[in-house]
Amino acid sequence: MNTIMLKAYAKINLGLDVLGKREDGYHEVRMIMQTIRLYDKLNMKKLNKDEIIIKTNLSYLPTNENNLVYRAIQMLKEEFNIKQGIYVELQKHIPVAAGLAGGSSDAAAALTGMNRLFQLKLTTTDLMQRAVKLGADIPYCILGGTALSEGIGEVLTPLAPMPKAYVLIAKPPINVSTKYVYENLILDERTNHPDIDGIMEAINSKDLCGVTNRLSNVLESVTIDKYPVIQEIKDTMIEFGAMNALMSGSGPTVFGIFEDLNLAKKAFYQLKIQGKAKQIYLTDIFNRKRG
Ligand SMILES: C[C@@](CO)(OP(=O)(O)O)[C@H](O)COP(=O)(O)OP(=O)(O)OC[C@H]1O[C@@H](n2ccc(N)nc2=O)[C@H](O)[C@@H]1O
Ligand SMILES: Nc1ncnc2c1ncn2[C@@H]1O[C@H](COP(=O)(O)OP(=O)(O)O)[C@@H](O)[C@H]1O
Repeated sequence: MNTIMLKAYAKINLGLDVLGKREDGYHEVRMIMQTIRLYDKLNMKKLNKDEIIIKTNLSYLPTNENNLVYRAIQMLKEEFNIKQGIYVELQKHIPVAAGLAGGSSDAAAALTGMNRLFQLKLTTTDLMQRAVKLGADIPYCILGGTALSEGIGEVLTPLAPMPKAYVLIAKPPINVSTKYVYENLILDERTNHPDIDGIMEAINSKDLCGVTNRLSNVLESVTIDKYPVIQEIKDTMIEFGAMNALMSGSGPTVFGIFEDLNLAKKAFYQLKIQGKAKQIYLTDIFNRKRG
């Protein structure tokens, strides 16, 4: 069987609201998700021997069951009693533990890849139902594009495509655990909840300014409080021409939205010189076709 190649795209959260905590410890969210043109690549092929082998360009990434790709493959192997093995070459480009859902997107790609390699005939909905068992953001990563994400992240409503824009990504060299951020979030009458409905209306009317004016993430209160460098990177992006900038997910990556490519390039070089972010990418909104 030939090797199949899959792209696993990163996401940003244009809006991230948390409504409350559930009994199982997870939080009810209301988020606007958006795919960006920054991706990992997975090459997958069948093996005769019953084993899962993962090779990756990042020496510090686990290649055993601690890798979400391994867990995704294992889950479908067990359910469908697949006795053949799988070899995966994982080329990481998305910063790790960044708030960009890199691992989640790799897992989503691995589920899709297994479906194709073994002709499991699972629909997108079937894949999404299985994906949530591995992580709250993985169903969205299967869907992609612009979407409203509710529940713990698994209740998804596709939206009209977000207007085109350049996206500057900057990750400071700090590690933030998603679990820590959710656990330390305080929701009270002072919480500044994002205008998620307003973002949806702006997306529907193709009003880029209406979206960028409303960028907001309640998790910033936890992560920026602990790591003020995130606010400093946001400020630099805005000073150098971003329409607005926000922390993605639980952080620590900051994204800035630009209409003008030259301004985005200037901000990119300024961040390089400043040295507060170590991983910096200039990319754009990516609206893949659904179907
Ligand atoms: C914050 C967000 C925003 O898109 O993204 P990232 O920062 O991870 O990219 C997501 O909600 C992250 O989703 P994901 O990273 O898939 O979460 P999981 O692996 O399922 O859970 C990690 C931990 O986060 C907490 N968690 C996650 C999702 C959720 N709705 N409520 C939670 O409380 C739980 O404590 C859980 O143990
Ligand atoms: N394929 C993978 N790519 C990246 N990280 C992975 C992967 N599989 C498991 N992980 C683990 O998951 C953690 C969070 O990874 P990641 O998905 O990149 O974070 P985030 O959701 O915050 O963007 C990392 O600490 C990493 O060790």
